Amino acid sequence: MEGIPIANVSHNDAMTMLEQTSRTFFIPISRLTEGLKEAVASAYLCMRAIDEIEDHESIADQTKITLLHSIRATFHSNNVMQELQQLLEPYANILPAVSVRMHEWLLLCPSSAAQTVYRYIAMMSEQMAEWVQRKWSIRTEEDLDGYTYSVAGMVGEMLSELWQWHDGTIADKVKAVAFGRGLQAVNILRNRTEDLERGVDFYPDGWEQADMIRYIDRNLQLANEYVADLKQGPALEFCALPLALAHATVQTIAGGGTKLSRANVMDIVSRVSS
Ligand SMILES: CC(C)=CCC/C(C)=C/CC/C(C)=C/COP(=O)(O)OP(=O)(O)O
Repeated sequence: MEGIPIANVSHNDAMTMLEQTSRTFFIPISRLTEGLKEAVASAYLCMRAIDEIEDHESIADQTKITLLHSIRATFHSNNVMQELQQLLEPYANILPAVSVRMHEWLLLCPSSAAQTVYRYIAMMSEQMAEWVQRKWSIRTEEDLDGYTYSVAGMVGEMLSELWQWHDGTIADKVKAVAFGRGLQAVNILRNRTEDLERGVDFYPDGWEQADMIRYIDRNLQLANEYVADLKQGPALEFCALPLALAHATVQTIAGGGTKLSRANVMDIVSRVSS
């Protein structure tokens, strides 16, 4: 495995940012083996960076679209980091640090994984721009599948490529997409009230909570199969926690709750880690 190509201070900064931005993925990413950890952390932070643009409360839609298209374009330039830095610097006062510092997170990625990671970040930027353009209009289950693919399903595909890059682990990419879709749909279920308050409705026409739970169950069933098929190793260890948290969140909401309690989360973390 090649060495980590950056100074430790940047590595620490990235892991601190990861801890601040992700409740679910900080622990599984931190526990990955060297090389794979940097590739996944780099991808996670960059995807979070563009997600903050897509979701931003006060940036105009047209600006988001231009920015997301420009981010995609930087990945086809000769100097991605410099172009990204120059593109995002003017937004230093309006975007969160995880977005403004996106070029730094790219530096974390081992060079032999960069092609995969860059390809998916560029693709996600492009597809997020399209969803802003469409004003997140989701009328049918096919639309929902399209949206959950753009923001999470493709992460499953990317991770599957990274498992293979790291140690030859072969994983089912169709099930990986379902895994990502299931996780995103759990977020849609959990954030329903806030989403409606901010005027966004991810439910297809005519869907009730029960329909969304059925959609989640179908996708998480495939996620269970994805995990069951994995050999022992970092990929399997990574997947266990998000999958257990997703199942527990759906159970809680289906039972009338709103989200997992801190005690529930701690219990699941310790059960999955032992
Ligand atoms: C094969 C495989 C592992 C597939 C899964 C792919 C994957 C990790 C998709 C990310 C989905 C997602 C909803 C992230 C944000 O979650 P969050 O808002 O719950 O988490 P946060 O704590 O990071 O904000």
